[in-house]
Amino acid sequence: MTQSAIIERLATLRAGLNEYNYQYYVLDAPTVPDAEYDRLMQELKALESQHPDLITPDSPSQKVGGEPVSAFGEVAHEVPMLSLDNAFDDDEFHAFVKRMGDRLKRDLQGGFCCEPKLDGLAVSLLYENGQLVRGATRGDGRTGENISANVKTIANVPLMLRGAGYPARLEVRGEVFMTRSGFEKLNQSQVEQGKKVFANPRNAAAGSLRQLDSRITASRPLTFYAYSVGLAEGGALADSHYGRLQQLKDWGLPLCPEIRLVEDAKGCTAFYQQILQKRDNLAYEIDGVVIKLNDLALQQELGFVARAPRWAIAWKFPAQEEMTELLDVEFQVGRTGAITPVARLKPVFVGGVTVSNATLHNQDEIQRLGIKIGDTVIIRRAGDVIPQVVSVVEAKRPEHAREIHFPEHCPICDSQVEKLAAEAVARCTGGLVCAAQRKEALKHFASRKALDVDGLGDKLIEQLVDMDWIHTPADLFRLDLAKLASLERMGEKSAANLVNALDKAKHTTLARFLYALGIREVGEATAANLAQHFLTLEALRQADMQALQLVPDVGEVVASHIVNFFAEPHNQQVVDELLDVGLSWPQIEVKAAQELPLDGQTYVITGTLSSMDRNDAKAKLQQLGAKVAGSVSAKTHCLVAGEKAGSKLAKANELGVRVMSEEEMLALFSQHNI
Ligand SMILES: NC(=O)c1ccc[n+]([C@@H]2O[C@H](COP(=O)([O-])OP(=O)(O)OC[C@H]3O[C@@H](n4cnc5c(N)ncnc54)[C@H](O)[C@@H]3O)[C@@H](O)[C@H]2O)c1
Ligand SMILES: [Zn+2]
Repeated sequence: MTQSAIIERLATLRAGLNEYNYQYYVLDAPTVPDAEYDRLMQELKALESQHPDLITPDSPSQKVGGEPVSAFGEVAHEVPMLSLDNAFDDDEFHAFVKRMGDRLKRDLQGGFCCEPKLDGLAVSLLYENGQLVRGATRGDGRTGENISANVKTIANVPLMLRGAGYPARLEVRGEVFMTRSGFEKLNQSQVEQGKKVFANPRNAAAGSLRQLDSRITASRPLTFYAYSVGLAEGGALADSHYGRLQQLKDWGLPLCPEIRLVEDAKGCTAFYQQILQKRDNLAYEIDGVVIKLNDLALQQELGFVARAPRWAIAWKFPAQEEMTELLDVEFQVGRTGAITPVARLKPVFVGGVTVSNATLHNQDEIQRLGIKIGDTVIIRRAGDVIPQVVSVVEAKRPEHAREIHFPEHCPICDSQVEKLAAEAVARCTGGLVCAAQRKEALKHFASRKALDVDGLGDKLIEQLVDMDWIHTPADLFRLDLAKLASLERMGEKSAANLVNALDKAKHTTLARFLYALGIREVGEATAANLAQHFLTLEALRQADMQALQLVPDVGEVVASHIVNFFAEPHNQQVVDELLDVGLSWPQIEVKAAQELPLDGQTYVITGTLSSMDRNDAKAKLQQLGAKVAGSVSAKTHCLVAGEKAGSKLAKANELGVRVMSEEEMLALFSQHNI
């Protein structure tokens, strides 16, 4: 590179990093993944180390954080709050250990304190005589923002220290972060309120803590873990980092429970591996581990470089977020017809694997992301979770970026795609004919509450579909005995049994038939109601939204599923074919006039009724279908006993006949509005 090319590259890197710092530290809304930032920073540092004469004091490589926002009020840090140097692999970690040994020219005694690198933001808490008097952000390391009112709302930040022996002035440093579950809940409620969602828990924590209205901070799920002492006056502290952390704990400050003291570099490596294993199961996000030389005298001897101590290092984990290009979007049809947009990506190494696909979930998600084909996108892959598209780097949108069009027809079977306003998912309506849904649709079709085909189990259905013998349910009834018998693990006898079972299953009921079709949200009970209401398949097929909603339990959503189903030509064809192959059912008899509640029961009335005379009571009981008799016998169902009831009551008791008071009888009448 020529000198002028180097100067130009340095300027570009610095301008880029400064912009990213501003987005990250001031706006709490980064637009590129940390991995991209780290790459640019490494490139800057490498160039600067080759050309030390070109280092400027305002280079991002020499600075900590971003400018504090003045609206909060300033806090001058008496002891600067610095950053940490990074190691990205084993070699870099061992180089760090060696550097310390070389500089000290002796053994590193006292061990290492190993801590998870919490992904939140650094906070300083000042305690005077045990009382929390001030909270501040790191800011640019020298000047932070005064966020006292906000830190006081964090549930696990003690307002008073416990116990005794703490220094009169004690500045505790630590990380404020948001748990994954807290983050998800917050984002969900942001979506519900139509507010912007946060890209990750780190931004959510920073955005929540740096609120001018502390009531908002109070409503956010923030947690604090202490990780060091900044300043201590008027009281002695332990002479090791780990020892001091234990003191903080005794005084009521929360520590990350994973912190360990280890003897040597090997112990650090083991810790790194162990935490990496645990990473996805921790309640909060971490982006590495921090290794600190434990002995404070050695720490002091080592001191600091421009922006970080020499005695600590952030040993970063492989990135879980990366940047790549969206090449195309394909639409996959699931087993239940749900249509999922899948991002085809320029392959990128993230979360330990090369990723070339990511889910886009649904149409709403595409809209929320504002994503276009050709965009540069941030991909996240954590643990075994399917890679997700987190956001779009809008600044990198090319001119040729294309809108994503959600298909109106199923890419597999060309049936209409249905999307209900109340649901995020779009679905193919071709249930019975859609190859993507065929196996599930057929399993449902043959199941016990549907056509109940004996011997046609899930395994066999899968086999038949895989052989490409069955395209629609009607094909089941066209299966030929010889062909079936030739199937693996089948044999003549079972083949014959299956053909018989299929034959038998042709004689069904309209309700079972409707249920078997697998229309969305038409369960057994709805199918029965539809059959009872429309009596014939023809009538149901003709029914419009309004007519359908007259059926008990059928609302607008179910009605539209039914209308869409029968409007689909593929489905019409399947239904016709099923009738052609001989599916039939007995005509439904119109149910006799409604049964009366006391049909077939014999009542007897005795004693004096206070609210009506006996004849009226008798008429009302008859109105409900009861027979009213004059004497109690074993056949009596119930005796209504008024005041001064005598022998009839005794007889009823003797025979174990149910006795009803006048009040109970009145309740029965009012229950039936008579
Ligand atoms: N995406 C972006 O645009 C963008 C912009 C700026 C910075 N960043 C990210 O931030 C990093 C630089 O930020 P930084 O200067 O805060 O450095 P850092 O995050 O690499 O390390 C220092 C910070 O680590 C935190 N930390 C967590 N656990 C700790 C522990 N146990 N002990 C001590 N500190 C602990 C503290 O907040 C401390 O300030 C970059 O490497 C990058 O990943 C990203
Ligand atoms: Zn389909």
